[in-house]
Amino acid sequence: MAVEQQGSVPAEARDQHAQLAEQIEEHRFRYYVKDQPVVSDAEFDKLLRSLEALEEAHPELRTPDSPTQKVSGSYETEFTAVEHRERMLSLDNAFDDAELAAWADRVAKEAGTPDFHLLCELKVDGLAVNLTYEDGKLTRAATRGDGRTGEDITPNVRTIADIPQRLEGDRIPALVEIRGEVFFPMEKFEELNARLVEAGDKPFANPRNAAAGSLRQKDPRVTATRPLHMVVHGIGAREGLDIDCLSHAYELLHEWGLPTAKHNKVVEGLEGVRDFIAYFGENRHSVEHEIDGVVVKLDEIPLQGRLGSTSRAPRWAIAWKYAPEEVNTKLINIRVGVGRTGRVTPYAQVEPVTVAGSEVEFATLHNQDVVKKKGVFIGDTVVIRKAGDVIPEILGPVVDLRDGTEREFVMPAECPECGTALRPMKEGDIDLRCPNAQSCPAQLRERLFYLAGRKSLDIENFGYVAAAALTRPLEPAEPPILDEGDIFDLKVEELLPIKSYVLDQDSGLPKRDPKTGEEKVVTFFANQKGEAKKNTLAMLENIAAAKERPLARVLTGLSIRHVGPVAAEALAREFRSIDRIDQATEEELAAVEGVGSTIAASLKQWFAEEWHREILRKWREAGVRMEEEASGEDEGPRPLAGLTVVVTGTLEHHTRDGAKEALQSRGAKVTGSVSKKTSFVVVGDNPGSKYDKAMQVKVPVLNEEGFAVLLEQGPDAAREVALPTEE
Ligand SMILES: NC(=O)c1ccc[n+]([C@@H]2O[C@H](COP(=O)([O-])OP(=O)(O)OC[C@H]3O[C@@H](n4cnc5c(N)ncnc54)[C@H](O)[C@@H]3O)[C@@H](O)[C@H]2O)c1
Ligand SMILES: [Zn+2]
Repeated sequence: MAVEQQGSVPAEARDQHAQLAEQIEEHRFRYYVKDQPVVSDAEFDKLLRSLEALEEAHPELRTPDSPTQKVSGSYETEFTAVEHRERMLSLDNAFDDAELAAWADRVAKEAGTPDFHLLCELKVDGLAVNLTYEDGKLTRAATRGDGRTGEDITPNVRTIADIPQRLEGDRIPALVEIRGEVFFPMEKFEELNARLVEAGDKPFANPRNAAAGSLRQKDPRVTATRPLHMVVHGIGAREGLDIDCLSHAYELLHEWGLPTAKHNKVVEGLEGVRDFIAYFGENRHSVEHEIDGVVVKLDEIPLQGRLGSTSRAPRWAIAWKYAPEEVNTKLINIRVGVGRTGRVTPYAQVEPVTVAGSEVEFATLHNQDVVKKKGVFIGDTVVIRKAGDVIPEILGPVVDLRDGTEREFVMPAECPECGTALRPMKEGDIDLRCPNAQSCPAQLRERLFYLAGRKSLDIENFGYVAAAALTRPLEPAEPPILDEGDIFDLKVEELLPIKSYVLDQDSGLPKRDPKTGEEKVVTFFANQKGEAKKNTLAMLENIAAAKERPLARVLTGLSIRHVGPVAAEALAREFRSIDRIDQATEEELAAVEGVGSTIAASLKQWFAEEWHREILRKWREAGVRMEEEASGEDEGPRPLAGLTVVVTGTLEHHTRDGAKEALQSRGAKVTGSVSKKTSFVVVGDNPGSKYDKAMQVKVPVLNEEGFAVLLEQGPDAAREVALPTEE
């Protein structure tokens, strides 16, 4: 180990510095020239920060050609090199509030006046370009390059529809350099990779690389086929243009037809900046392009000049970076899962990584076509994206890291859980399904879990692990539940001997003991003495109580395709019993608001299955509710059948639910919004906008007295006493 001497840097630090610098240069080359980086931005930033830390400790290492002092490398590329008239810089970063505050303090001090503003902009994730306009005509476009010299990409940029060839309007200067970011929209990304893979070309790892790769094409006709966009975020050299503030300059640029940002905001002080950062941290995905942070700039241009720049970045601006949503990891395997409706979907199992604050181990792949379109192979390093609450997804492979051991995914021909041959439900379907709906353990487990869930029978203590244990125990050989018909007949004695895996809900795979690495096996329902656990008894009680749930919930729990809680609610309201739904014709079903032809056909199909009827028979026998609760004269005449009524405002003699119930029991449908199809609107005090709407579309409006007439004497009498509409 080298001993530090006065004034010199230990050899070890020097070596480390050289190594890091070389790595960084290599990554920059892959990123800026090849458009195929092999590490994530976060990893790259970490390397750069290590280098900065090293230079902090040993300032002698901070030579002008260190990567920390440069915008990026200067590389020979196949494009013509062009000089920027004014340098294009990078940005300094603030990774926490203290760094942001320190920057703001320095600005306040060096501005020399309290009279300044901060301009907050979104940090667009794309690549920087410089557009030169002479007398309003676009004469040149270039990449940033090393900040002084960029690549001439004029013909390519001319293919971007957002970018005007000619500026229109007042005050057009003799010369102006416009800086901005070219980006590739996330929602078009999958399509691009699919096309590339189809043509036998390399897919891109993420949209930012796709933007750079699309723009930096030798043949501009290729660029023309890519949906590139641009957002303006700066202004460089200019002649014949006098501007006081950057925000005002943007307004002018906008008038000239340039694509300026929609979300910029000028604020007074740091609090405003913090609000802006917080707001877009929450609403990151409501913006039309990907963002990786917020850029805060001193708005006054003369003050910008006063603060000046380092060799790498302006002192009058700072970039706040949000937590990265993309990371690179290894795609270990592609497995397939079987869902509640038998749909078989591939999903990715990756080496666990933390993205946006949570650990990711699985990512969705939707279907076998998606796997192909993404161009990912098992064994690839892939870019994983986790945006907000959305399920993590794979963006694309890092093709440059392939070593030939990667293999293509082949969709299995058989169900992984029951071995039945998979097939599409109907011709032309991409999705494959396991047709063994009744007894495929995976489908049954998912259906039971759904049945016990919040949206359906809401049975506490009946979770995923219980559903798995009841349908596919390790012991005994025969599970206590063969299909959902059995759920209400469970006996505690049947449950006690059950041994099962602890299945993970995301993957359907057994959880493992972190110490031994072995699959966990538990007696889920019994304690060590072989007696029922408290939770087991509670589960049985809750199952019994679930028999009383309203009809709509019971319907939902049957897992009839397309019949979710909303459709079930509509069906229950209209038909009021399972038998009547069964007996209704497809046309009658389809005519119900909120049902429609797809659901009607699906219902008919469901009732046509013998084993489905058997479920109903068993449930009925067990005492499960098959009808809507009788409300007085339930079976009596339905004088208001066919009417649609909206109730709004506060009624004196009825609660809102009471009014609804009174209408429904007489056969009327109660809805929440007024349209031409509404038969009556009943208004109480403070009726609000629904009343106005009723007036507008000329629907008869009843006050509380009119409502009583409707209930007692029917629609014709009620129309007589309806309030006068305007005109
Ligand atoms: N993965 C890799 O191997 C690799 C290699 C090199 C660089 N990178 C990534 O590239 C970035 C570093 O590049 P950088 O030097 O351009 O720094 P930067 O991205 O942190 O900031 C500077 C750039 O931000 C852009 N920008 C976006 N919106 C802006 C706005 N509203 N105002 C001003 N500028 C805006 C400009 O193009 C500007 O050049 C980092 O995110 C880094 O992780 C990754
Ligand atoms: Zn199956």
